[in-house]
Amino acid sequence: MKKKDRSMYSDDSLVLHTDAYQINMIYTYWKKGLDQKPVVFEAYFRKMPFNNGYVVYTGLERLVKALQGLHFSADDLAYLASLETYEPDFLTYLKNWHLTATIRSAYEGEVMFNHEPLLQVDGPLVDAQLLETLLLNIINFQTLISTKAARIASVTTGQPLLEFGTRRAQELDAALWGTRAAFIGGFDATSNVRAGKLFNIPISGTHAHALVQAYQNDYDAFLAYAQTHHDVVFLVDTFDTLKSGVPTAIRVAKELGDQINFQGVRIDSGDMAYLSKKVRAMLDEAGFQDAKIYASNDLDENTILNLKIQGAKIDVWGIGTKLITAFDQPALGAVYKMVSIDGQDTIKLSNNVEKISTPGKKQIWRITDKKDGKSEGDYLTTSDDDPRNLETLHMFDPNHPVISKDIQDFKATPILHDIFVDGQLVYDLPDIFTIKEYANNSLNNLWDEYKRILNPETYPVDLSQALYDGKMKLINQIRNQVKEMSK
Ligand SMILES: Nc1ncnc2c1ncn2[C@@H]1O[C@H](COP(=O)(O)OP(=O)(O)OP(=O)(O)O)[C@@H](O)[C@H]1O
Ligand SMILES: O=P(O)(O)OC[C@H]1O[C@H](OP(=O)(O)OP(=O)(O)O)[C@H](O)[C@@H]1O
Ligand SMILES: O=C(O)c1cccnc1
Repeated sequence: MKKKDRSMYSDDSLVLHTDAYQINMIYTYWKKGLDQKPVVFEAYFRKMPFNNGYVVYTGLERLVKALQGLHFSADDLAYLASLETYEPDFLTYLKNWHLTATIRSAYEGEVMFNHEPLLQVDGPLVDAQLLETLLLNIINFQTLISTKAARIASVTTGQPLLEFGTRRAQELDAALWGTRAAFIGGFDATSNVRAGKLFNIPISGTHAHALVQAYQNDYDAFLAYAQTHHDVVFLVDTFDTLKSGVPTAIRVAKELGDQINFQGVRIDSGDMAYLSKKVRAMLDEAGFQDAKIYASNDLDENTILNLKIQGAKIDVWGIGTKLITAFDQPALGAVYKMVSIDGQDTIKLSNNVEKISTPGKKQIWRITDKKDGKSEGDYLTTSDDDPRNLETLHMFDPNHPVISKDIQDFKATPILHDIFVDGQLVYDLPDIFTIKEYANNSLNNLWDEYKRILNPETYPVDLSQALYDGKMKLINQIRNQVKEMSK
């Protein structure tokens, strides 16, 4: 590859935010006349992140914004030309390319499960191939963070959750979009001011140790902060939490009285169960029963749960590193597979049963009990099937078909919705509060057994008989073909 001056190219498009092999495959398709073949690809993941019982799906807004007007810019084409790999006519073809595919997706905030499509690209092979890397990059990360946030929110049960992760995030995009994902997943506010500006997420925060160090003592620092701010939370662990920080916070709160709104103190080190109990007693005794205790320092759902078991008196949780980096599971392994070509279902076989794809363009139906609205499971059908007309729905585990149940009085709600039709956006992006509420409702419809953070029950994701039979038929057909060929 020829080296060019990198200042020649501006970062003016996302279309090359892809793996080189996608462009190379598209080149082959174009040369061999396959590029317009109608295909369907679906994105799904196989293994639940964090051994959780569900994911909170996010990433759609960013994807929509990336796809609107996606095109090869003059600089994209100049760069590709500099590689001297592709003939000029191919670059002209790319220049004229624009999205014509239909894209269906679950809504942002939807609770989703493994082995079901989160998103479906239905259109020419060139479009489907070009989008794989970009869409997986977006939804894998954002869905992971919103799911981690939902796990954390499930143990704080309504106590305020503040997102503090920007400094530890994997760079700028992860901080910004991760914060948005965390907000949808259950956080209440963020310390990231840009996320506040761009997404309308409430911003919130306290102060750092630097303020105390700038004054070299708690008293001068707290006083200065209180004189310049109305709603104050003092960070009390710079020198000594119980001997200096908290007594000084109380002193300043008393001295300034109604001139400030003393909201509480933040503890950022040490034994937080022990310290928070002591701090609570000191604040109460001083007459500040309403003052809140904020805690931060490498917290996650496990430490929080443990602190609660120890009777820690913490009211507000500030969480950074372990949320924004999805510390215990740094990637969601969503994949993107072709399920149909030229109207024919297609499959990817594997010795690993988990890795065998389910062929055919699908719809997911969330089956809920008409009486209590709770989810009974997800039912995958071919895209032209509609279980809403059925009196009784026979649901069976595709890995163990003898495990089955017949359901009546059910409601079936389609989960995949048209976002782009023939390349045109047909979906109005909701505001972030609507998405957050959607996520909350979606989680509320799920039985608690699927939501516990340790060893949750496996939520049923079942195939319709037609989808199951089609899969089995294709597996046998291909195995026979391979047998014949190897004779
Ligand atoms: N009572 C507790 N039970 C369980 N974990 C706790 C408890 N108190 C604090 N932790 C957690 O233990 C980890 C380490 O805390 P540690 O006391 O070592 O922090 P620290 O070294 O005082 O803080 P720093 O390194 O930021 O100055 C943190 O993840 C913290 O959230
Ligand atoms: O612990 P996290 O969940 O990532 O939350 C964010 C952390 O960021 C700040 O620490 P800072 O960067 O000042 O370092 P520190 O560990 O010395 O407090 C804050 O005091 C928290 O401890
Ligand atoms: O506002 C805070 O207290 C804060 C913000 C970022 C990181 N740690 C703490």
